[in-house]
Amino acid sequence: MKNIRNFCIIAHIDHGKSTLADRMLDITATVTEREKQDQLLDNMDLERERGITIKSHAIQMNHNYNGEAYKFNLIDTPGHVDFSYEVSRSIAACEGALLIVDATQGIQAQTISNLYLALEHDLEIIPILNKIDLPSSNPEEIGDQIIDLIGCTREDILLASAKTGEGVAEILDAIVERIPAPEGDPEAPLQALIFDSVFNSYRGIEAIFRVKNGVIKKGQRVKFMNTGKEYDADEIGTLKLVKDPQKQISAGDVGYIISGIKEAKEVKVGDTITSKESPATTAIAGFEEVKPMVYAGIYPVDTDEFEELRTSLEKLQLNDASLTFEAETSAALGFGFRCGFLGMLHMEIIQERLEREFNMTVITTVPNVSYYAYTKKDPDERLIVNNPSDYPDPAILERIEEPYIKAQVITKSEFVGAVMTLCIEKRGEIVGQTYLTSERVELTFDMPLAEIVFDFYDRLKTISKGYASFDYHPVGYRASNLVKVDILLNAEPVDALSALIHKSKAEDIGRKMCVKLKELIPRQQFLIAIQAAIGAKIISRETLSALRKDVTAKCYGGDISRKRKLLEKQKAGKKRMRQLGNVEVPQQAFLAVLKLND
Ligand SMILES: Nc1nc2c(ncn2[C@@H]2O[C@H](COP(=O)(O)OP(=O)(O)OP(=O)(O)O)[C@@H](O)[C@H]2O)c(=O)[nH]1
Repeated sequence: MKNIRNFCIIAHIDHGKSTLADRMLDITATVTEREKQDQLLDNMDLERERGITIKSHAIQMNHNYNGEAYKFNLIDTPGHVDFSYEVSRSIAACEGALLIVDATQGIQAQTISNLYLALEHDLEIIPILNKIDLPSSNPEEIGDQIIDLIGCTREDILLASAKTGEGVAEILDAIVERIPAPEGDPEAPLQALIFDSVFNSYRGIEAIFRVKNGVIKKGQRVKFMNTGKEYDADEIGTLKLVKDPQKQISAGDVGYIISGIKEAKEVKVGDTITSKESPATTAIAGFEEVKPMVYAGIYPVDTDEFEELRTSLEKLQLNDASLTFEAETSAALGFGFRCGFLGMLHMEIIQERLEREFNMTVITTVPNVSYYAYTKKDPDERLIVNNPSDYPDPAILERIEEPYIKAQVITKSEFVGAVMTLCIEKRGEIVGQTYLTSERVELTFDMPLAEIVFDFYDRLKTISKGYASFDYHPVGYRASNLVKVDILLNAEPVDALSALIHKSKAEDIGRKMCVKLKELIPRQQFLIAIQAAIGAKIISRETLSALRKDVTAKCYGGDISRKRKLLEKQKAGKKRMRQLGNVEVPQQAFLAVLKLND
């Protein structure tokens, strides 16, 4: 065990994490020149697998230090806030972290949030200034930022270029010297922490784990402590460039297990594997069920494809346990599913995968967060509202609570005013302001999560001219004053366009929604009234005038093929439209509320 080192790389996006990992694999000869060649030329699948192995899970490499052989397990962490629970589990599987900071950019929001996670788990931090080959790099000043942030000395900071390979050998040596060897008792009952899982369509789910105590053996009967399920360890092994099957994996090491598990739901990140024979008494660390943060309806454009959509979602769930869905009906859109996502990025990924991998054309409704409602009838009973249409009648509503986050923005001092104005407009409350240097400021806010869902990123980017980084984590629920804003088309309420909005903004947003919808809904052969209402009260109205549109009108004469082409084109244009009552509504309209300020 004394020659094992388990570590992760933490960095803000684009600071060079993947490039450094690749360079380390080259230098430790984990990937030989030939393998690289082979992969590129003959085996695209393997290449893809390599990409996945290295980028999102764990990979083992060997390194010689002073004549001794060391085994390194590089554990990758997903970078995005949507997946922060998974990041914290991956971090829990390590003893050390390489903190990479781009020497041209300096410390950014995710540098800090991931660093805090690493420090919470008592990891040894090795600070690295990357991209020193670039003429614009400024190791002196950025070095000062790091010293201030983690309280290290200048000598502790390694300088490197992941691109040229300069300084990477020193990083490998520092891993041996500074990161402690894992501790654990190989004789104790088995406890292995699952920190990731991969879906393999032939072999089922592969769970990736770190053994804390004991030994896991091939063929052994194992038990997953939180789900309570038992399996046979059909295959275990370490993760090199390809999977490397082993007879056993001992305390301190990282590996994978394949045991015929079919669904991602059964393998939960954070669960503990133990042996059936002599089980451990306790699981490792606290286990947390990951909860969706954002909900949206997903409907097939073609109503006949409902079952197909269900099958596609089921398949997606096989390898993404954090996706949840249940059937729902909308008066406007028919049969579809209310899906739960970890965040907006996760939602975009799922939508994209449905379209690309399953060839589904879907309509996504306005995303919303999950609210808690309490009614007068039983003020102690908590109702979970994942869809504005489940919002209880205000007459019986006692109170409603919404999820809050702690948001962290790092920006240049010249943009502090603008960022504060934006956050306050988003119902944020400033709780901290720290100057990292004379020019860079870290601002922290308490803010409703719902406000992040509604065009926050884009506005932050615009007002800071791109010089702001942002991160957040949930801090629980708080009481709020929300109302339901409904949209009516030709006096028919469209449930899929309803949104829960803070009372102070409801009228303004209702008005803007009507204007936006007027822009987005194509004119049709009759007049369309677009109205916003709160309860029975109409707060705004726009009118879309009638138009007679005959696409073939231009084609006088008998050119039937041209006519057909135009009609085909019109049909394709219709694809993502929905007939609501007698009005045709395009997909963008369902997300209009997200783009009110464009
Ligand atoms: N000049 C220079 N460019 C680098 C260096 N390291 C990384 N880059 C470049 O910086 C960009 C981002 O690098 P990545 O390794 O993809 O960064 P990452 O942190 O893994 O980014 P994500 O995977 O998007 O989180 C790429 O275009 C790299 O080629 C370096 O040392 N010098």
